[in-house]
Amino acid sequence: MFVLVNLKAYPCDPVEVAEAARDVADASGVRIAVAPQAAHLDRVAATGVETWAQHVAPVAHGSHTGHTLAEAVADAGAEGTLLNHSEHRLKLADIDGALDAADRAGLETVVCANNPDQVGAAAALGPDAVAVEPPELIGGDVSVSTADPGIVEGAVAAASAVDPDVDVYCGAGVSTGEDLAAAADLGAEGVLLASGVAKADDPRAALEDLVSGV
Ligand SMILES: O=C(CO)COP(=O)(O)O
Repeated sequence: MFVLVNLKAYPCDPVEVAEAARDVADASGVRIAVAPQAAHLDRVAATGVETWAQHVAPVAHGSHTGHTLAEAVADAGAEGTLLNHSEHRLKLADIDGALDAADRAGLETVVCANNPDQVGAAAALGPDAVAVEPPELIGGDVSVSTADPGIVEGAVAAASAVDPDVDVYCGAGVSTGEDLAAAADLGAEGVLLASGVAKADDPRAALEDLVSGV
């Protein structure tokens, strides 16, 4: 299982979370990555943890003030990027353009989607992975794998019908080892989570619990 910890714009210490994620990944053998604010990418990458961007723009080098350039996040140490997160939706053409930008910069890609229909459309654009995250469950206490197992199974079916090489992750409300195991049982190959780690009093303990069942 792949665990991608999205720090969003939460007021946590990104380096503290990154060091915990690095240590828990090393001790457990579970692949864990951290996606901080773009301005924190280099500090997070310097810890040695696998580092992801939260977004890259569908642009190349040039006159694009205020846009997040894929080559710049790669230079800062990012190995992958989220795209089309529920909190940063993109037009279809911009998802496609951002995937091209990420490919140019050598970044792995996860395109987020609300439901299985969107997962199928996202898979058709050729990302490395898609992630189904029902917006109404994001930031809540109940995991998507418990609250809506059918949406995870539907996402797995939708992606594999379009392109069996595209991995499927799920997210929203994931915070415990049980949630991770339930996601795996439903066919997900990874999870995205945020508040369960970024808002935890002890992010290290939260990550240890998360991987305890793997
Ligand atoms: O949006 C998410 C990850 O990208 C999920 O957020 P929560 O883990 O806070 O529900």
